[in-house]
Amino acid sequence: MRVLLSGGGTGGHVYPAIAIANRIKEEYPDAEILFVGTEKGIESEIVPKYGYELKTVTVQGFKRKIDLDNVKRVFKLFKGLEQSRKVVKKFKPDVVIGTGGYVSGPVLFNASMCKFPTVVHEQNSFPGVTNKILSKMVTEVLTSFEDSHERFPEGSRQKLVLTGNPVRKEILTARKSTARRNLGISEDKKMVLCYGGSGGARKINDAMKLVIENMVKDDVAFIFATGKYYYEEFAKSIEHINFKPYQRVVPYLEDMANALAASDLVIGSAGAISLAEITALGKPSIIIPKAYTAENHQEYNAKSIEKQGAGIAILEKNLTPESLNNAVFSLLGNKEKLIDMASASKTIGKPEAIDLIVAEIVKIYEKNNKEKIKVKKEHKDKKVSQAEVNSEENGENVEENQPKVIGIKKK
Ligand SMILES: CC(=O)N[C@H]1[C@@H](OP(=O)(O)OP(=O)(O)OC[C@H]2O[C@@H](n3ccc(=O)[nH]c3=O)[C@H](O)[C@@H]2O)O[C@H](CO)[C@@H](O)[C@@H]1O
Repeated sequence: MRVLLSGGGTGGHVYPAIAIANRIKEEYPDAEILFVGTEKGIESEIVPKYGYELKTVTVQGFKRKIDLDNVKRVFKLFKGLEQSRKVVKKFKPDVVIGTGGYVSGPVLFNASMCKFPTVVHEQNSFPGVTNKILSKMVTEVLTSFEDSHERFPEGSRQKLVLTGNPVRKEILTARKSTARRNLGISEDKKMVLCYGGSGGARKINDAMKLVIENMVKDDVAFIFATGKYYYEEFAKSIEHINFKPYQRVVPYLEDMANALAASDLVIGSAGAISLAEITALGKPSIIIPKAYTAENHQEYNAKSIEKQGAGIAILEKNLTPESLNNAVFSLLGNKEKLIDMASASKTIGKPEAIDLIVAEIVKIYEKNNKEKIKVKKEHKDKKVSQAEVNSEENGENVEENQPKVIGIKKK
């Protein structure tokens, strides 16, 4: 199985592709996986860490006004189209999956022009521009929220399949007590995790200084990821504080699984993948949606969490160090409220989404590769029976020599 994945720009587009690739590898250990992204996007750091190969192409999004910079971006788009056409044609994928970001546009466009099966995954209630355009030409569109369906172009609606947002396996399987042990945080401590999406959020960082000072005073354990871009500035502003080993400020969290699992409360922005992870683990949250996101979708996400009782939403315009500090400490002091929010959060979570997504991809692969799968199976069966004959001729015990072959009748 040859799988080409393309998603980039931010963690919210890259981690879904990683979750899908890892799950496919579990099902099909021989699968060949290739990622396509851009050099500047976060994918160039994340994808190699997960052990996958990344081919880079040149694409950049457009600004909403007409200027010289946009003209340059048109040239880049043509270049990106040509580069991705070459990658697609050379790799000859069985299925191509796009998880959003500008880069998935040219890759999925070329793949569908070359008649390779194509799937896009949309993480948000408000589909991005690229996915709306692609929805008309791809084989299938996997969605995360039912209400997004009416926002896709009419001609693509019969291709929509509701699956939910994928969460990486290491997050789904992380356990609180093990995570705390790994992080050196004792069971009796309250633990707060805070991060503003994959890039961090200045507004959250500004409000967190006071919260951090008070968490240090109250001996609360915490991990705060500022975002790489903001780290140095933030680190300077808290130089005077003496932290305990279980109180950490980092630029970026490589190990989200342990941090999430260990936490009693999560403070974060309202990106769809962050929320899918927080709710898959049933964590209570304080959600601060980033303002000015397309169609204000983060505010919409945050309000939905609050409405369902899984968290508190604080809009950026109402966010002050004091308002965040009050929300954090009143929740930490209210065990029952935290328990109620945790169970509401758990009911929203869709840990099964990753299985539904991969099942759809496998269905498409099998439908388009019936002959290849049949030949491969026959070849495998033939190899096994030949091995059985050979072993018998050599007087070997067939049963002992066949431990890895599943579904073969033993003599
Ligand atoms: C400003 C903006 O438009 N943001 C969008 C972007 O958010 P963004 O890229 O911030 O994505 P999300 O918040 O949805 O997900 C962040 C991902 O990064 C991981 N992570 C984060 C911080 C860290 O230190 N370490 C780490 O591993 C999280 O575990 C998660 O897997 O994509 C999302 C999914 O399309 C959208 O819903 C968001 O609205």
